[in-house]
Amino acid sequence: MATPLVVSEVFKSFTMHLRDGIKLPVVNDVNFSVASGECVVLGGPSGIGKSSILKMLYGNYAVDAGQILVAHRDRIVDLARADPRTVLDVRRQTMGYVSQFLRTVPRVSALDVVAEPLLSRGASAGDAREKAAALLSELNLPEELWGLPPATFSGGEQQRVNIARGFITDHSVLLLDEPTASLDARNRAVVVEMIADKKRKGVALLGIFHDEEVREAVSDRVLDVLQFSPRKAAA
Ligand SMILES: Nc1ncnc2c1ncn2[C@@H]1O[C@H](COP(=O)(O)OP(=O)(O)OP(=O)(O)O)[C@@H](O)[C@H]1O
Repeated sequence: MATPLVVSEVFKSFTMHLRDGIKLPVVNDVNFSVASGECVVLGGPSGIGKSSILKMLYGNYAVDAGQILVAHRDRIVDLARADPRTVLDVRRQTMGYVSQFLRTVPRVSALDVVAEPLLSRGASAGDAREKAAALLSELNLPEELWGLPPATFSGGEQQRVNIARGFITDHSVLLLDEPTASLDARNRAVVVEMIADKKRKGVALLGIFHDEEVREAVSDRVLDVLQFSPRKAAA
């Protein structure tokens, strides 16, 4: 079986158009891979480029150079060069992303927000909603909220909807950007168990976790992003 995620010689800089197009390098020569059933945590100080790496992998940030190889369907796709249609297909079938904040859609209930990724993969409405309900229940979201749009939910409630939405599919690669930041201890423990379950199912996980206890509990390996920083000589 191909390694689910291989990042090779990736470079990224930001061009500051309002400052005479000055180029700010963020990460240089990023190399790592994530195996099936492994959870790799991106570590290093604030501002070193952890979120930028996740955003490049998900196709939200362009890549200056290098390769982001994902085992997708029965082939290897280089996301650094893939066309937008392929990127969307990789997101639908292969690579999930749990961001820190839920992007709410007006008038769509929490249950349907969570069920949507399964529907877009061809599941029936009944099955998708049943699985969504099971996840929201596991994450202790009060049942009276399931039928409401999450826009007015608390930070922790929105984060749990977001986690349920990210975990509902059987994507083989899962990117996690601080999924437990707004959660209490009880729900942090639920998410730790959900991550362990994904690992048992052979999912390759890559995440940012500032909470040390969570990081200890989920990580097989911490990758220090400082090693890819153009500022490391000065750090
Ligand atoms: N869209 C952008 N435009 C310009 N600069 C950016 C952009 N996104 C990130 N940066 C810069 O890139 C650097 C790395 O930011 P990033 O958010 O990846 O760091 P991080 O390691 O995730 O930090 P933290 O732990 O504080 O969340 C920072 O100096 C940041 O200001």
